[in-house]
Amino acid sequence: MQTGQSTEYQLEAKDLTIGYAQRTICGPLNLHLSAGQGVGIIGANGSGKSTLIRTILGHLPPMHGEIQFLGLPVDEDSKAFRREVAVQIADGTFFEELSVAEHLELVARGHGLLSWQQKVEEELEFFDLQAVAGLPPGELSSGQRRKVLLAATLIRPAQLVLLDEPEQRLDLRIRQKLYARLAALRQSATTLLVVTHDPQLLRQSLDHALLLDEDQGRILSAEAGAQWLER
Ligand SMILES: Nc1ncnc2c1ncn2[C@@H]1O[C@H](COP(=O)(O)OP(=O)(O)OP(=O)(O)O)[C@@H](O)[C@H]1O
Repeated sequence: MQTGQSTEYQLEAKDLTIGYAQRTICGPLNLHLSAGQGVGIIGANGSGKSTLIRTILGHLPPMHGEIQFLGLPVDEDSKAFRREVAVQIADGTFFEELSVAEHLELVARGHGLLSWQQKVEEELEFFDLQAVAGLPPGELSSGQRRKVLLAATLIRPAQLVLLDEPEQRLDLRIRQKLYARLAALRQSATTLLVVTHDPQLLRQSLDHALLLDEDQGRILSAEAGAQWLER
């Protein structure tokens, strides 16, 4: 794919300040992510974690500074960005008329997966969704819907995966499986950026944390980030 001048880092935020209209939320932030790195975004409620994700995705303009993906300014409308970046944010949206399996099929086929039937089966099994595969997501529990969103994010190939509190509403067994899977994804050079309040996710799947605190960003080791969450 086309890349810009500097491709040393996959994702870079330089001197970034985030916020809304006249209201600054946090900054300056600096983040340099290489392929296969895993960074947790942590901080108290309201510190700006979701705002940062929205800014990285191009849904909100930076108040100052810049963000580059593969050496080019982020552009959510670019086909390359959408092909290479898989995102699970908040509660997502579903098509009322499609079943769980059909949602996964749509994503898998949309991303050109040749063995999409097998991939759909694998995701249904991984997330314990086989029994509800034929139902529309509107008829599922909130935890089951969260699992469908995660399955739809992880079924597709991506260089960068962005997740916003993936642990929410998952039972402990699925959380453990998910954290092991995220760690394995990094082994295959997928980069992870994950908003989380769970110290175990930091310890098991990530190597650094970006702490948003007192309107500033600070990079910590995963263990120091986990201890901050447990404070
Ligand atoms: N659309 C908006 N317009 C103006 N301010 C907003 C908007 N959305 C969020 N904010 C403010 O931005 C700040 C950061 O919100 P954000 O949702 O990024 O926090 P967060 O760290 O993700 O919180 P949480 O841990 O509760 O999910 C909050 O003070 C919030 O009130």
